[in-house]
Amino acid sequence: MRTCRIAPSILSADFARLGEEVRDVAAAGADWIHFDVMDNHYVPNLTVGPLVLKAIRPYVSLPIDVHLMIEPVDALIPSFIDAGADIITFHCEATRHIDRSLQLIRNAGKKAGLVFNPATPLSYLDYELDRIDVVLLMSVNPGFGGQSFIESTIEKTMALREKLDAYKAETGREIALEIDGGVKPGNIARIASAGADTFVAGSAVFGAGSPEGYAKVIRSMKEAVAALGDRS
Ligand SMILES: O=C(CO)[C@@H](O)[C@H](O)COP(=O)(O)O
Ligand SMILES: [Co+2]
Repeated sequence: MRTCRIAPSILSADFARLGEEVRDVAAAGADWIHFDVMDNHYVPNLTVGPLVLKAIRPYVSLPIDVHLMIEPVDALIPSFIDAGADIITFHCEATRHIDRSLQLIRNAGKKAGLVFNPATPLSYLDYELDRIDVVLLMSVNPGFGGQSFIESTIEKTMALREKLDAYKAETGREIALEIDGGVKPGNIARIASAGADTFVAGSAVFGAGSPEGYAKVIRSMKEAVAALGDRS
């Protein structure tokens, strides 16, 4: 079976009821919770930090995937780990020492990931794959939910899939390939065909407006990917 993880982004949730919202998407079939952290410095928007992560942590047992859109990252990584993060990803441009930041996360026993903006080259991965659990490709410019999917991400996903498959053949280790931005029931099959296995969906899921709607959207996304059959 083709892997298909759906990670609803909290950015489009009702922040006044965030605990219930993450509980509802978990019950609706989500696989990870995607927790977007913005600092009005690395990106032109401001969201939430470790205190809010700690507050929602008891509401779900699913992995919480913390997407740091902050700069720098090292000083805050321990706070997100203490607050209950399972996966922490950060942008290539947001730290002076990528290897050190990855090690900070992995040495705490958590999964670490690097995030690539649409224009950021994949060559940042060249010497770091052994310390990476997730590669997150942005398919929009980071900072806001509800933007349109940038088409060049398809070609980039295919190139990354080749790299990760070659790495797996060599080491046996699987690295998740996550896509973030503009993912909808109508384009998820094309993104999965290019090689992605994990899909962030904020406005598509929470825009459905009710727990029944969340389940319907998540189901339709999973069905669209399952209909592709196994990866050849
Ligand atoms: O990190 C980000 C935006 O910077 C994302 O996680 C978005 O929040 C995804 O939202 P949609 O494009 O699915 O609405
Ligand atoms: Co995100």
